[in-house]
Amino acid sequence: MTMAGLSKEVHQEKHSSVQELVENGIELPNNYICKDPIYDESTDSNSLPYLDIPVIDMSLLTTKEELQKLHSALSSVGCFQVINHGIEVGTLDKMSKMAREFFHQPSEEKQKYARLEDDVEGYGTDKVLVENQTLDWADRLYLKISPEDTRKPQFWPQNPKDFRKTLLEYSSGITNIIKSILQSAARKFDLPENSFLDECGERAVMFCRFNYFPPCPKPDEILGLKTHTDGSALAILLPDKEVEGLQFLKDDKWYKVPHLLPNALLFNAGDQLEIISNGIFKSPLHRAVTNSEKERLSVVMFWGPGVGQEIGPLEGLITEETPRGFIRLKDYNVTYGKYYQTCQAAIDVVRINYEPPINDLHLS
Ligand SMILES: O=C(O)CCC(=O)C(=O)O
Ligand SMILES: [Fe+2]
Repeated sequence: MTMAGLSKEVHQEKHSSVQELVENGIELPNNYICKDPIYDESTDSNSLPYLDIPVIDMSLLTTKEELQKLHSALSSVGCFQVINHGIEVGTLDKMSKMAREFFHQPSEEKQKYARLEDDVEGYGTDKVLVENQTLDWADRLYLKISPEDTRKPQFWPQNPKDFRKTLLEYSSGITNIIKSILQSAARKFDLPENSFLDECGERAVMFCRFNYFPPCPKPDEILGLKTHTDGSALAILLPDKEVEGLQFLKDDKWYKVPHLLPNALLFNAGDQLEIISNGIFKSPLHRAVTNSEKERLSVVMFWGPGVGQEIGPLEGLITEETPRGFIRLKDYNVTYGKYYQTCQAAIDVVRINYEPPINDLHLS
């Protein structure tokens, strides 16, 4: 990989969505074939075991037992499902339904919200940042939700009709859950309740990503989303109720995510929570596989520190036994975005005593 390839978005293949590739029977460009070494070991992903995902009942978060469950979920597998979260079933269903409706619209309608070359928001496929980048088999709609004054309404679809209202309703429910989870996590450490929230600042950022994975002719070779950790502090997934596809790496083995409990949401820690927790909470590697017959949809909310907000391990979590593991930093998302496309772990770069390999990306 060359440095030159990183400076600008490089030449993009002349198709605007994976869905169009499928519908028009276009021969697959090679960049979709995944060369991710972790993937090759277990191509028959149907035969993988299911992950046992801890269940956190929000109505019990005042109890010691539930706090302990939350703590051990975050410090082992890095993910958990949340029930009794307070978001109405109707809102969850509307979110899934309108996501499907959006992607099923004619191309011209979706193109009204197309991502522009130097933006991350809007509708489109992977941004190509590196020569020979492996592309994900996914079309996306990516929108910033918070801070409110930084939203870009030009990317918010007019259709389906209730899109805006439903997304805002859902986002506000998600924000409440995040607050409660992070306050509970702080309490378990005997830290001031708002320690994690304050570290992320008053202008914490929340994005919503709608992922659409069309049926894929080569599910053994092509991933819906290549292996990655999330760069945010938390990611909250509203899964497809019908079609599985998400997998997590635990103790160096891949596991399939089973269908969640009814109306549960799946939380996972992202890199910035791992950093703030001084490495106690784990940001798990995960990927999405493709399916030859069925389309799949997921909606993910990413929540994390505000732009320009300096973060680092909480002082209360740095001890003699657990010395500081990460430097203080800001705008981790920028570093993360570049490393993501090359399947490299951005979090390693911000570890104390990190020594770059000779061919490292020269990030400014
Ligand atoms: O589609 C999924 O199940 C996972 C999505 C995901 O990991 C992401 O968007 O970062
Ligand atoms: Fe992810």
